[in-house]
Amino acid sequence: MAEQQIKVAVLGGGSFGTALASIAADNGAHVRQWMRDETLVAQINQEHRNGRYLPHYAMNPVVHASTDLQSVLDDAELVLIAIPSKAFRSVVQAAKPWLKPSQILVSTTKGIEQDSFFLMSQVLEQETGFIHIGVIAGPNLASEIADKQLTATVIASADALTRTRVQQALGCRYFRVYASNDRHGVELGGALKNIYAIAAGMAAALGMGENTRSMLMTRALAEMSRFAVAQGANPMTFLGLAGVGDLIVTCSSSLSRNYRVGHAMGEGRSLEEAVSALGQVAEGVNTVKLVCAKAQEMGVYMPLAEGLYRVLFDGVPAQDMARTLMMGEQSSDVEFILPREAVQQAHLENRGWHE
Ligand SMILES: NC(=O)C1=CN([C@@H]2O[C@H](COP(=O)(O)OP(=O)(O)OC[C@H]3O[C@@H](n4cnc5c(N)ncnc54)[C@H](O)[C@@H]3O)[C@@H](O)[C@H]2O)C=CC1
Ligand SMILES: O=C(CO)COP(=O)(O)O
Repeated sequence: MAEQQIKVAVLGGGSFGTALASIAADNGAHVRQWMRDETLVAQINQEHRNGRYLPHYAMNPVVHASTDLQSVLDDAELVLIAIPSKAFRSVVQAAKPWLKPSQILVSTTKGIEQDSFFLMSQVLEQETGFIHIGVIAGPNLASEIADKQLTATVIASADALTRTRVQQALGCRYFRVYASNDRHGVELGGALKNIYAIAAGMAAALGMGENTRSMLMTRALAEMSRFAVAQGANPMTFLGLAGVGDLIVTCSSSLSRNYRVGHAMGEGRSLEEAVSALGQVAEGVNTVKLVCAKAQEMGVYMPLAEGLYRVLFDGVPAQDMARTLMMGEQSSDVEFILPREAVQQAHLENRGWHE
């Protein structure tokens, strides 16, 4: 429980920002939530409900919504940023005049910036130069959090104050906050799993079974960790909530928007139709493009991501791609989920795995 009434600002009026604002308020914080839509602001302040993104859930009435960034940020100690990756930098730039080095800035966004390949915490670092920067990721379907289902997340930061303050502000009877100092790994886990959630939704719609989903998820974990380790992340992070945990939930639930995009395509819709029917962000569509290009550049083997890319953007039928992947050359090596050299190194060096 919060030791004192912490002042929390949430940037973003979507489902995750709304769920987090309510948790912080349930936990005793003073919460302001910024969004662009005046109608939604009025609805949240009068009816305590976000009718556009979480219509069936009551919000904590303490959450005060506003379209005025300055008033939301002015005295905030903790700023949670739940803005899709495409708009993240522009919102941070708009917020910059009212951000202070003493504030704790936390991204909750599971995506990658288009041109820079920056994760959102890197955007925060670049734009502000502050030190209290962190990310939240884990198996955190917004509507289940809004429903107060028992949930756990990870706050990742190299800065101990950031980890502690987020745990104090958000940790409560239905939301448990673990800590990690592998910010890059936790943030990559959140972004990468969206790719495989699209594939899992597609597989389900095509009538593929539980064996298939399990194979997909397990080999996805191998791919994700291979890529992340090549990027400097701790492989052990991928065995935690922000790795396999988030992969499980998004590859298994139709509450995941990425899963839903894949499912709609498996039912015969085009990518454009699937995305526009969703009306919310599905980060994986952009992430798969960026990750495939980066994997090629770095020489990282990612057959599932590349297969999904070809289905989404080159019009290869998903069934054909599944056949190609199944018939790929079989290695006689022992099956490894985490790159073995990285595991040995992590073990020897105990590279900061605190979850
Ligand atoms: N919804 C979920 O279950 C979870 C979402 N996330 C991540 O949180 C991030 C945000 O997701 P959601 O809240 O779910 O998205 P959403 O699609 O529900 O809402 C996005 C919000 O961002 C706003 N927005 C978009 N462009 C903007 C701009 N230029 N300026 C200001 N506001 C803008 C929209 O108006 C909307 O309020 C995503 O990266 C997602 O991966 C993470 C964990 C769980
Ligand atoms: O990240 C999420 C749950 O942890 C939400 O996933 P979607 O963005 O696919 O809905």
